[in-house]
Amino acid sequence: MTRSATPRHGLEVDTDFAKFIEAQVLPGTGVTADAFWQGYAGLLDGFAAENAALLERRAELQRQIDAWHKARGNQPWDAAAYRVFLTEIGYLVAEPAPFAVANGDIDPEIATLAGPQLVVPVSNARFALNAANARWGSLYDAMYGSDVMGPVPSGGFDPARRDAVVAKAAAFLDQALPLDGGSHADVTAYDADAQGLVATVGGQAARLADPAAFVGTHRDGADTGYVLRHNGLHVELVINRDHPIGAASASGLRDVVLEAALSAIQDCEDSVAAVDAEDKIGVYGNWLGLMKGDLAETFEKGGTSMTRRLEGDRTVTRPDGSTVTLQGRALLLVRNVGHLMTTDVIRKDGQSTPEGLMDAMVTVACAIHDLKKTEGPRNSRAGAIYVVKPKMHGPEEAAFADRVFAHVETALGLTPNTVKLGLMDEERRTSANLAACIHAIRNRIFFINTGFLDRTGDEIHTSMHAGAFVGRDGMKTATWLKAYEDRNVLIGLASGMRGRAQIGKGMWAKPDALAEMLEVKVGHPKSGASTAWVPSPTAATLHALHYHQIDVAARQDELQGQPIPDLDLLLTPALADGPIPQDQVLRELDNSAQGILGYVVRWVDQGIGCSKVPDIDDVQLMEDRATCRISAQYLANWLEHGLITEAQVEDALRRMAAKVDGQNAGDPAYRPMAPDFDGPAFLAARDLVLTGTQQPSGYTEPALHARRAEAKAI
Ligand SMILES: CC(=O)SCCNC(=O)CCNC(=O)[C@H](O)C(C)(C)COP(=O)(O)OP(=O)(O)OC[C@H]1O[C@@H](n2cnc3c(N)ncnc32)[C@H](O)[C@@H]1OP(=O)(O)O
Ligand SMILES: O=CC(=O)O
Ligand SMILES: [Mg+2]
Repeated sequence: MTRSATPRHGLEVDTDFAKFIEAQVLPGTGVTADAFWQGYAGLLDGFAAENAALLERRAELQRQIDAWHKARGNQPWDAAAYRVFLTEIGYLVAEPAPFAVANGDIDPEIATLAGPQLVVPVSNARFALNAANARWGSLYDAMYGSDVMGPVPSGGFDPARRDAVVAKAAAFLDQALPLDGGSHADVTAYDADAQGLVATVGGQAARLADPAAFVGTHRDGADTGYVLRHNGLHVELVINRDHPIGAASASGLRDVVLEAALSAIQDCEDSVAAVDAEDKIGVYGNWLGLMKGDLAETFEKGGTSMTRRLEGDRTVTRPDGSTVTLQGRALLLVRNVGHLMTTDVIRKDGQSTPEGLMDAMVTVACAIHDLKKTEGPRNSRAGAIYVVKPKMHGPEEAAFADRVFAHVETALGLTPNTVKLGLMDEERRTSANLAACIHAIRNRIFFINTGFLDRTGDEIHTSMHAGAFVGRDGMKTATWLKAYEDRNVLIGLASGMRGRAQIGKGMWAKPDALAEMLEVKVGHPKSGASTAWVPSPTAATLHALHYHQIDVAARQDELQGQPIPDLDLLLTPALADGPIPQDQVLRELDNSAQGILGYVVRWVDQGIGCSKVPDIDDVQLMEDRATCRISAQYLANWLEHGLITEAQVEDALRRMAAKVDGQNAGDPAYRPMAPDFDGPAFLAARDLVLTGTQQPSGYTEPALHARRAEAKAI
């Protein structure tokens, strides 16, 4: 469908989009429509050509790397020669002289506190609101409703499970906030006096071993909450003897509520499918509602209609009668798209224009509503706008982003460096030049982070012609991966990020396997990370426990100054050192094919950008564009090196398409891929694998966008 366009300052703007900007985004920001479009036109004049040149630079470097590997054939790996080569072509740049980031005013959730970071597709208002409200989470609900206490119950209420939850929560309290006598499990009453918390244990008064951990009392209806603090995070003991859980507890404790998602990334990138003006208005509209504070969503749950809105702040009364306000919402960050894609929403001279520039201008304009608030809860009390910038390749692209946002600030009348940037360390050229990347945005950087799925996709694509990569398990223990993780933390600390910015870790991609998460994700704070990504509010509540176990600031002090692992380790591709057994190859082929199809079919046919897709062992995995990139790049690499054939790929895709159809049989909106295998979803999956070596950096966006546009036109 051809959409109508409206002229604005030499631009052709989708008419609905122009209306959205002028009627919804700008009123209240102090920015006139004229200033906005003029600023936008200036942004394109100043940066669109450079954006294209940076993409061509990526392609040129990749061509040189491909040629180098092809010329060397099967010679043994030569780290020294490779490093010289990468330096000669400009892939590796000189390290900056020692420096410290100087990022201005940053909210404590980013600068000094350590805790979970929730990510959510902002296109889904119900989830987006839930993420914002996930600052506080019920520990009882998170444990009772997840697999942490064993298989998730399907029947009615289970008192034995409740008792187990209560006991586990008490054990947590004994660890993080112990009493000076007895256990929280034996408390028969909680109260507060001028000295703080008083617990009655065995008829005796007990106090917190650290009396300063008591913050105050929070009253909410029939609930009385005693708010405590440990490692910077709040914990509320909620007392209500009339509540069924409180009534069954000797102390009346009906819940332990944890401060959980300190921050939440509202994602316009890999977890959404947004390919045209209609989609982008949806994405920006929700972000706008979050920044204005008035986003609401009405939906059916459990047979009843409910309306979800943003939570308010919490007022806590201290023992001396004064009050303190605690944030009711996660600090919201917005992830823009990267530099790759262009969009038809705004055209110039008949050509599409960089989507990243549009995201920059629009998401920042929306956030001005938050900066201008004079009453009610505010997102950033530091007066900052937090933009997460993904998929940047090396310091020149980071420097480009810095200048783009400087232009946006000028165009929108903002003070320089109001916009803070989160640098995702998820492309190899960024990892290899990390200090220089941080240096390029040192005046506005608010995080670096690792653990990213995209990083593995880029690892495979960059060294596509070096040889066949090891299988998935081998990749988890690869030399480059450990070097990537360790170097990131140490380079971040060496750049003065402690106390000023986050050093983060990646996503827990098994949303239903939270018992396992509880076991292993403590490794993130242990490694010195002040935050790590979680896929849901429940996961955020459970991951918060880890920040009570580990004092991240102390851990960072221990790590500061430790030697940074050598760059050669990071640059060593994880190539198979011999033939991979055929049964493993075929199993991984099926697994990847199933993951790609299960994700892509919902993306292309239904516009769902993040899905839970069962793997071949029926473990539900979070799939987004980054996991899809890995699977496609794996198959492309094995195809390239003859481990699998095109016929085997086609066969696997067809068999797995039928399986995925079966898995989605209960969804009335679902369009089966079998038996014709000629719909846009199936074709997108095939494109991703068969053209995987030619896709820019192995990205999935070009194929997905093209096929989604086709599907929308059906
Ligand atoms: C590589 C990367 O780029 S990682 C970053 C991108 N990935 C993400 O952002 C993951 C975000 N997570 C999600 O989208 C979802 O959790 C999925 C797709 C993984 C699973 O979704 P579902 O199967 O619908 O989840 P499930 O049925 O277990 O839970 C749904 C409930 O949890 C809530 N929920 C689930 N995930 C989130 C989330 N990320 N934020 C807020 N709420 C969430 C929903 O609001 C819903 O609760 P409600 O009924 O009260 O509204
Ligand atoms: O963006 C996140 C990733 O894992 O990639
Ligand atoms: Mg990514």
